[in-house]
This record gives sequence, structure tokens and C-alpha cells, in this order.
Amino acid sequence: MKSVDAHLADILATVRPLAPLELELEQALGGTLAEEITSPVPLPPFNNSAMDGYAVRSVDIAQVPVTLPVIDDVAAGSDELRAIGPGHTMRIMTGGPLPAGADAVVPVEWTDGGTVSVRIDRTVEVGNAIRHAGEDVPSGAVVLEAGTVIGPAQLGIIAGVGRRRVLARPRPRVVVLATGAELVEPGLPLGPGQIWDSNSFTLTAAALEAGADAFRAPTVGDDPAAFLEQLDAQLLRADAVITSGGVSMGAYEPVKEALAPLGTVRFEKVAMQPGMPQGFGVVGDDQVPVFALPGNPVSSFVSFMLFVRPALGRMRGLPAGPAETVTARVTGALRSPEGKRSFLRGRLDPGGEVTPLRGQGSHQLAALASANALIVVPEDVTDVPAGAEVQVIRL
Ligand SMILES: Nc1nc2c(c(=O)[nH]1)N[C@H]1C(S)=C(S)[C@@H](COP(=O)(O)OP(=O)(O)OC[C@H]3O[C@@H](n4cnc5c(N)ncnc54)[C@H](O)[C@@H]3O)O[C@H]1N2
Ligand code: MOO
Repeated sequence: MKSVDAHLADILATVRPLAPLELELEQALGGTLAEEITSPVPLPPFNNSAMDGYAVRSVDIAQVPVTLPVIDDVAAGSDELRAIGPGHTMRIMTGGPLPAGADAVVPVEWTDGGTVSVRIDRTVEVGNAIRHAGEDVPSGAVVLEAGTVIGPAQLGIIAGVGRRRVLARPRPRVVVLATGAELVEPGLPLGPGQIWDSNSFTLTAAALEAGADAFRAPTVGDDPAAFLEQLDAQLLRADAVITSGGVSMGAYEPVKEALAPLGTVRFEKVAMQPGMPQGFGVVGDDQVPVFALPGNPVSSFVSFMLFVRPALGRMRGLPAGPAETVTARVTGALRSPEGKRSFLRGRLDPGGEVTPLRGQGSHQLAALASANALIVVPEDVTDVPAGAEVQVIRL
């Protein structure tokens, strides 16, 4: 059997980072910057007030209380300002440009709030409540490095330096295609022998969480021709395809039957539990990667975490490798088949203890839903005593 590491290595050797595109800001969330972002101007671009209050020359309020004339109003966005002469003040709002001559702002709370003249009750130091030009970003400075993932705050600085578009690797477009004649759309009644399709929802959500733009395609039954037709229709909008089911040894294995003859997708047994039957390869003129995951719900999810997630990382241009593990102490004994790496569902507590959950079957959705960690048992270990140190993958 092929090892988990060898299978991941094959996948990462095939999957390539997506080509960078000029993305509008609205499309850029989750993208990976392929350029350095610099600011063409200082930020803030001009000295301005940090508070609603009065722009003053601090020498004029050395003795308080003092009443001074208010010669103008400065709102954020005001232009063509007069300068402040000796003994004068201007009412100024947060973000308003500091008038020439002023060297401090007195918050309105320390005054009587007058509009024609103002009584100021407290002195302030030079520079009080002033935000200086360039104190956030000097002109020409780099604000984001290439390789940065664009999140909400990164979008903020990109827009804040005046850019409308950025060169970035987009989020990979992932199509999830579940197969199985027994599958029924949740919300519809079950007939005899049927189950509700859950894998396509889990896999689509997992792909979204991994930074993809993920779409759920209509499920197909057990007919390889129907599967190929659906796959063909989806390839137009896919940077990667994830299928679920139909890869094992049975009589109706549409994914395997449709893809194996192409010669570009290999179906193999990987030495792991769950998730032993795996298909991976490329299809279509654009050599779109296809991850043909096993149908058992826990198997498909674990396969996603081990193989698809790192591949999506690579497509996004991020450092991509095996799922990260942390060390924990297991509270109960574990068993694992010899020669296979097991990924058992557990609950990791903040103290670093992990408790194996009841219901370790590959079909047991409920235990997976209450797990927050996968306990990894290496290939050469069959018994883990309670209290032993183990590696766990956080979910
Ligand atoms: N004779 C053998 N039988 C099986 C082997 C084997 O080596 N020899 N491998 C077992 C292992 S391990 C796995 S994992 C499964 C993989 O089977 P398939 O990928 O072909 O998946 P299906 O047969 O279509 O389904 C398996 C199981 O999962 C349920 N399922 C499928 N799709 C969904 C879905 N979208 N949502 C919820 N549940 C789903 C399906 O009803 C089956 O119960 O094969 C073993 N058998
Ligand atoms: O190896 Mo299968 O993925 O457990 O049920």
C-alpha cells in the first residue's frame, strides 16, 4: 500500500500555484498577493485632528480658563483653510485638516462648546490630539509583502493607499461532486435504502474554509457516463474538482469506472484509516486536478484535511505541507491496524489532554461532528496506552 506521505508528495508535485490576476478589491478577499503594495502618499496624507474640539496655538491657552474667538469651522474634508493667528481658535472635527498656525487640539469636553467664542478650561501640550502626516505610513513605504493572504484588514490598507485592483492569486474555484444512487437532497423525504447527502456539504464548507471559492454541483447516481457528463460541465468553472464516493471495490463505482480509463487519474490504496481508497490525477485540456475521495463521510473529510487542504494551499501560492500536529496526552487506550496510519476522532482540551470519542467508524458522522481533533497513530503502532503522548491534528 502507498504511504500517506507518498500520496501527499504526488499530489503536491502535480498541483501548481494559480496564475496571478488583476483582481478588483471586491474579488480580492482570500487571494494571495503577487506584488508588493506600497503607498504613493504618506498616511495620513495631512496633519489632522484626532478629536472633535478646537484647534489652538498652545501658547494662547497657557493660562486657563481663557475665552478666545472662534474664527472658523473645520470639518473632515474641509479645504482652503485660513491660518490661525495669535489668540484665535477654530472649531475642528475628527479628521479635519489642522489649520496652519495651530499646534494642538483641545477636546470639546474641556470647553464650553462655544461657536462664536469658546471658553477653554484646560491647557494642552503641543501636538495634543493631532495625527501627523505619515505617522501611519511614510510615503513610498511597503505596506504589504507579496505572498500575504488578503483578509479584511489587508483589503483596508490596499484601499487605504488608493488601489482599486491588485495582482493576486485568486481563491481556487473548487467544484464538489458527490456520487451515489442512494443519495437524497436534505429536506426531501428518504425512500427505502436512501440516505441524505452530507459529504458534499462538508467538503464544500471545508474547501471554503481552506480559502477556496467552492461550489456544490448536483449529485449524480452510479452511472459513469452521467458522472462524466456532469464533470465535463463543471470543468469550465473549476481549478480543482473534489468527488465523493464510487472509488472502492464494488460493482457500482462510477468515479473509478469513468476516470481510471483516462489514464491520468490513479486509484490506489493508501495506508491509512479512514480513507484507504483514494483517486487523484488531472482531467481535461487544462489538466484540472481531481481528488476522488472515498464516500464514507469520515473518510472523505479526513482525506480532505490530509490531501486536499495542502493542495489548495499550494494553489493559493502558500507554503504547503502535511497537516500540522501538536502533542497531546491521550486519556484512553487506542487501537490501530498494523501498517496503517490512523486518524481517530477526539476532543482536545485546553490542558493538552485528548479524549478519544465513541464511534470511530468511517460512517459515524456524529462523533466527527463532536470532535475537534484527529489523533494520529503511526503505521508501526497498534496499541496506545492511556496516558501516552500522541500527535493530534486540530480541526
Ligand atoms: N470489498 C471492499 N469493500 C470496501 C473497501 C474495500 O477495500 N474492499 N473499502 C472500504 C472503504 S475503506 C471505504 S472508505 C469505502 C469507500 O467506498 P466508495 O468510495 O466507493 O464510496 P461509496 O461506496 O459510494 O460509499 C461508501 C459509504 O459512504 C456513504 N456515502 C457515500 N456518499 C455519501 C454522501 N455524499 N453523503 C453521505 N454518505 C455518503 C455510502 O452510502 C456508503 O455507506 O468502501 C469500503 N468498502
Ligand atoms: O478506509 Mo475507509 O476510508 O475507512 O472506511
